[in-house]
Amino acid sequence: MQRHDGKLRKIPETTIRRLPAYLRALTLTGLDRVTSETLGQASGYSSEQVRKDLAYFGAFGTRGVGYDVSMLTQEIRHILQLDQGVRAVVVGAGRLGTALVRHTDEMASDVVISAVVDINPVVIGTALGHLTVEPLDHLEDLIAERDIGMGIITVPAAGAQAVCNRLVAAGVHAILNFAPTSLTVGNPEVFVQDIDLTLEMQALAYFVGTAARTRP
Ligand SMILES: NC(=O)c1ccc[n+]([C@@H]2O[C@H](COP(=O)([O-])OP(=O)(O)OC[C@H]3O[C@@H](n4cnc5c(N)ncnc54)[C@H](O)[C@@H]3O)[C@@H](O)[C@H]2O)c1
Repeated sequence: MQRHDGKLRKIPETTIRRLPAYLRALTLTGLDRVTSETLGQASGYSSEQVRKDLAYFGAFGTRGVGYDVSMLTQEIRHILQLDQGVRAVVVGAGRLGTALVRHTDEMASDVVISAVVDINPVVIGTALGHLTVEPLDHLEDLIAERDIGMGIITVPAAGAQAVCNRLVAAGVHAILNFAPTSLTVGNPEVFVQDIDLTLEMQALAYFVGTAARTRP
């Protein structure tokens, strides 16, 4: 984890990445209390893993009784800083950018898309969900005015690095990059997550092949 606010620095990134799965599982249980076994089953991790991860943040559970769902939900939301209202800007209002804005609107997501920008004059000024697509030129002002901490890159690969540079210079701390290119970020306080569906599918192809090879 590349965050620099003391509390999170020592927590392994893998643990942070499992917390949203625990949060979703807690929401779905409909119970007042859950054991680490139940939470593990609902989130796809072992009960040992659940206990180990949650131990980083203090003792939320009671032996033999489990975790108070409401309290644990609150704590995880606090750890992930979701209770502080995380705002994001989508750069690139094409097919993917549009789908993301609409999806987060419908889901009433914890991360709120607060601005969407594009370079295409045909797209600029059109309504997208609760927003109006704004020109890329406004990026820095929008980030400052709307206190935006996250950038979501949905532009073609050729333009992604330049967009990334502008997001970093404007002060975002987290970037979700959908462009199929590896970005360089000079600032160690900025965390970048690449999401490349093609790479994921290529890796999965191995298992399809393996299953076919081992089939009797
Ligand atoms: N569509 C998908 O299902 C999908 C899935 C995974 C990844 N991706 C990746 O996401 C990115 C976007 O894909 P898409 O299908 O939405 O493309 P798209 O062509 O539909 O949309 C791209 C948008 O970005 C805008 N744009 C281009 N350069 C820009 C810049 N410098 N600043 C601001 N806006 C800019 C364009 O005007 C356009 O509106 C691509 O890198 C693509 O490879 C797309």
